[in-house]
Amino acid sequence: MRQILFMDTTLRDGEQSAGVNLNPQEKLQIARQLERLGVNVMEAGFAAASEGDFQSVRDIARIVQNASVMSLARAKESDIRTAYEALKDAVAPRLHVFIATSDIHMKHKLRMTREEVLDTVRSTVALSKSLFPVVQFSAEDATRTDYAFLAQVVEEAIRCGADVINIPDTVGYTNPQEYYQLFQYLKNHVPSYDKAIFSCHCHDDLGMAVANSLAAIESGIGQVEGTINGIGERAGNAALEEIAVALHIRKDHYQADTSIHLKEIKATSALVSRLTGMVVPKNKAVVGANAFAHESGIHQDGVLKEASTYEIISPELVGEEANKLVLGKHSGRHAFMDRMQELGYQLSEEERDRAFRSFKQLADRKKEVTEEDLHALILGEAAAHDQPYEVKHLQVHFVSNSTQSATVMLEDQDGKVLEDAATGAGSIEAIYNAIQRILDLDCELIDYRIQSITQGQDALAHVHTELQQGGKRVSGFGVAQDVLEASARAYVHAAGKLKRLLTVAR
Ligand SMILES: CC(=O)SCCNC(=O)CCNC(=O)[C@H](O)C(C)(C)COP(=O)(O)OP(=O)(O)OC[C@H]1O[C@@H](n2cnc3c(N)ncnc32)[C@H](O)[C@@H]1OP(=O)(O)O
Ligand SMILES: CC(C)C(=O)C(=O)O
Ligand SMILES: [Mg+2]
Repeated sequence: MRQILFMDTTLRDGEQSAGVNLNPQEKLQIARQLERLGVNVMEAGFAAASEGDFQSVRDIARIVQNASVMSLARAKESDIRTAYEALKDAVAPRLHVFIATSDIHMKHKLRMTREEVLDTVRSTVALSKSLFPVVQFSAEDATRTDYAFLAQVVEEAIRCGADVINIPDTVGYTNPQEYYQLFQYLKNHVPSYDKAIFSCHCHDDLGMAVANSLAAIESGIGQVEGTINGIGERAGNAALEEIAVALHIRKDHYQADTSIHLKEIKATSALVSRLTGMVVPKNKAVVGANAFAHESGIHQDGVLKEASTYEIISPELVGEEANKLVLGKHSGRHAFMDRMQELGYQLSEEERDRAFRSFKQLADRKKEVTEEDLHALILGEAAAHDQPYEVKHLQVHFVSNSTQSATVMLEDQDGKVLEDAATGAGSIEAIYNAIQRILDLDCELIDYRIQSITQGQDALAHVHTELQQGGKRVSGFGVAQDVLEASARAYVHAAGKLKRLLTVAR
C-alpha cells in the first residue's frame, strides 16, 4: 500500500473564506487539533500577509511537534525571508512558494512574460531551498496553464531544489478525467518527475474538488491538499475529511494508506465550524448532522436488521456517537417499536397499534417526532383510555375584544355522542363552560397550567387542570399540538373523574 500525505490548509486557504477571521488563539487551537487528527503538513498561514499572520505562523511553529509546519510565500525574496523568520523554531519547517503560470494570470495579474516567470521560479526556489529543508512549489492556476510550459516550469523548480510540486486547480476548473491526464502528462514530460512528491490542490467551484483530488491520487501522486469541512476561497477547497474517509472505505480501489486518525474527524470538524462560524450543512458527507441519520421506514428497518444495508461508513469510525433513526412521517413500525422499547415501554398488541396510529398522525404534522413527543404520546394515550369521556370534536369561534364561543362534542365509553356550546370571556373559558354543560357539572377550576414539552414551533403542549366540586378535588392532563385541544382534553380528563366520584358519592 502506498502512503498518501495529507497537507491541511484550513489555517491559510480555509481562512481565505469570505467572512472568516481567526485570531491567534483560535488558530493555535485548530493547529493542536490538526496534530491530533494526524495531518502530515499544516499550512499555518501566509507569514508576510500581516503582523497577525506572522505571529500565528510563529506560534504554531513553536508548539507543533508531530507535523511539518508550512507558510505560504509569493515568489518574492521579502515574503520568503519573512516566512523563514516565522518558521525558524519549527521542528519540521517547510516553505510553500508559488507563482501563477497560466497565460491569463501571467498577462493580466503578474504582467510578466513566460521567461520572466521561469527566471523568478529559478531564483526564488533556489533561495527557498537555501533557507528551508523542505520546499513546496506551486504553479498557481496550473489547470489552465499550457501543458508544455507547465512541464518546463515544474522541471526548473525541481532542478532548483523543490521537494514537493503542487499542481493546483486554483479556480476549480478541471474535472476528474482531465486532472488525472494532466498528472500523466507531467509524469511523461518532466524528466525529474521522480525526484519530487507531486501534490494536488483542488477548489470546489464546479463541485468537483473531492472527485478531482481522488482522481489525482489515482494517477499516482503522493500528497493531497485541502481543508476541514471544505472551507476556503469562494466555493471552498476539497474537504480533507471526505478524502480521508473515501480512501479508507474504498481501500480496495485506491490501495492507499494515510496517517489520519479518522476518529478525530468529528471533533476537528466541529471545532473548525465553531471557530470559523462556517456552519456545516446537515447533508454534508461524513460530518453533516444527517450523515448518519435514517428517516424512511424501509431504510430504518434495514439498518435495525443489519446496519451495512444502508451505511457504508460506521458513525464510530469518524468519532460520531451513533447513527440516528429519526422518527418522522416516513418511519415504519419497526423503527417506532424499537424506540418504544428503548424508552422502556412494554406495550400490548392493541396498545402498540393505537400508539403507532397516534404516532403517524403526529408525524404527519411534525417534522421530527422526538423522545419527549413519544413519552407525551404514550402519556396522552394512557390518559385517553383511562377516562369515561373523550373529546371528539372542538370548534372555537374567536372574535377579538368580544365574548368567545365554543362547541364541544364528547364521546362516552359506550360510544354515545354528547354535544353542547357555550360562551366565555376567553376561548378556554368557553370550552370549559361547554364541557360543564355537557357533563352537568358546576365545578371550580382550581389550577390550570400549560407547558411546552417538546421544542420548536411544532412543539406539543401539555396542560394540567385541577377541578373541585362538593368537597371532591381531581386533576387531569391533556397533550396535543394545539393548546386549545390540549386544554379541552385536560379538562375532560379531570371532569370525567369528578363526574364518576360525584355519581358514586350520591
Ligand atoms: C490562490 C491563492 O490562494 S494565492 C494566496 C492568496 N492569499 C492572499 O492573498 C491572502 C494574503 N494576502 C495579502 O495580505 C496581500 O495580498 C499581500 C500582503 C500578500 C500583498 O499585498 P499588496 O502588496 O498590497 O498587494 P496586492 O495584494 O494588492 O497585489 C498583489 C501583488 O502581488 C503580486 N503577486 C501575486 N502573486 C504573486 C506571486 N505568486 N509571486 C510574486 N508576486 C505575486 C501581484 O502581481 C501584485 O503585484 P503588484 O503590486 O506589483 O501589482
Ligand atoms: C497558493 C495556491 C497553492 C492556492 O491556494 C491555489 O492555487 O489555489
Ligand atoms: Mg487554493
